[in-house]
Amino acid sequence: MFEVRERPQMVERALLVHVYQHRRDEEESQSLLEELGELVKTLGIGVVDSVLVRAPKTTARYLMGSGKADEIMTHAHALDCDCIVFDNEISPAQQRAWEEESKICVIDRQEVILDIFAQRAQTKEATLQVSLARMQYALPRMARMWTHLDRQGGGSGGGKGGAGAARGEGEKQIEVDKRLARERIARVKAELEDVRKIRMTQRKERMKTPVPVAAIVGYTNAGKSSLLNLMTDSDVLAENKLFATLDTTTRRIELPDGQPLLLTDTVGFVRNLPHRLVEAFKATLEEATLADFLVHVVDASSAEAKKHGRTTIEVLTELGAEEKQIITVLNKIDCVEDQDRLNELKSEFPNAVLMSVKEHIGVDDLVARMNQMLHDRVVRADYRVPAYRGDIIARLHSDAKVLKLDYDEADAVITAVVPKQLESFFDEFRVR
Ligand SMILES: Nc1nc2c(ncn2[C@@H]2O[C@H](COP(=O)(O)OP(=O)(O)OP(=O)(O)O)[C@@H](O)[C@H]2O)c(=O)[nH]1
Ligand SMILES: [Mg+2]
Repeated sequence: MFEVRERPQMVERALLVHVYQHRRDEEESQSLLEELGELVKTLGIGVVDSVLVRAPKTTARYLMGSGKADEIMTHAHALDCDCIVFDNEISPAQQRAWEEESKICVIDRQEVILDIFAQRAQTKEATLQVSLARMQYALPRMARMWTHLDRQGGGSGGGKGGAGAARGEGEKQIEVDKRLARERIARVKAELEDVRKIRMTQRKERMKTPVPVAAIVGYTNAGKSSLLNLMTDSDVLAENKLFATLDTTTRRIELPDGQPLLLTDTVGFVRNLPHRLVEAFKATLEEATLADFLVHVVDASSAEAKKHGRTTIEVLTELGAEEKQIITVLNKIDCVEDQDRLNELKSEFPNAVLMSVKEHIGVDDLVARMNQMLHDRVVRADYRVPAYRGDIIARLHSDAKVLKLDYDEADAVITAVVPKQLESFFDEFRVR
């Protein structure tokens, strides 16, 4: 019973609505509405029309005056829409009011994003995080789900509501279901805690090897996974879809001077990301807060590049990663024709590296900047290690970059680039 309705399969034709209060917000509202269209399409739902509504009071029963609401409902029916999607956050009561009056499914941006995340989640942790966020979203809306079922004759109420169930029984049932839901939320939380513990252990293991870490962050679809693929010659899924990545992937690269670096791909950000999702994904996003520095990828070809960049910085601030050193990458410059806009972006993000991951432009610049970031982190040194200390030689191979290795009688004579944190570890074997 306690499942969010299987909406993506159920609805096909959406009418999008964005409500704004002040005229000065009109432009931003338009672009948010367009982005909502992309999000809805990502779910496989067709967008039939989009409507911008200016309303002075968004706390009203319908989020707008009832006359305007009526108009929108008529419009939705005329276009044969089977769902209305609000870009605004709507309260459970508003959602219910709209559904009762329009008799079609009504959802909001948060629910759309939750659904996308639910479709994409792959690892156990991501699946648990999404299901927790969805349950928390659905809990205050359960009464609405019951009335929904009542209207359909109580058909799929898990046998509890039963066909023709009296309203009163339905209400009692809501209480039972809410209790069950709370219990399930607690169970998922506990399970999540276990998975996180395992991840923390893995992370600690990784921290023992003090190879520096750079996290690739940025707005969804900016080209983060593509960048990771290019830099590490791998094939993490990169798609022209919003939220293609939900799990972090870490790969090791080697900078030209031999310095190893771990690159981590992260989940993309979006404007008005449901707060619960930020909460739920904090553990995953923590990768960004633990990194030595960040690579912030911005899709320079997007008309909204500036806002996207700012959103990313806001989310990073919320995560407590605002102090990190950042290399900004203005990506997709192969698609930027307007020089003025590019200049504007350059002044918004001074020192940004201009790149096209697709055309392999700017890779050397980025590598040089990474090198610069890590400049103070490595030393080049010569060692003489007795051959029986195979452990030391192995450690140099795994955690440092061995540039030269010769044998002199029973000793290995090694030149290596070693991370500063490990310098003292090898001190007793150092000759120069
Ligand atoms: N034209 C052009 N397209 C690019 C470039 N870099 C990436 N893309 C395309 O942009 C789309 C998104 O790339 P991804 O690497 O999946 O983006 P992402 O930032 O990982 O996205 P999420 O995982 O959804 O947050 C893909 O279709 C890429 O092929 C580029 O330099 N130029
Ligand atoms: Mg990605």
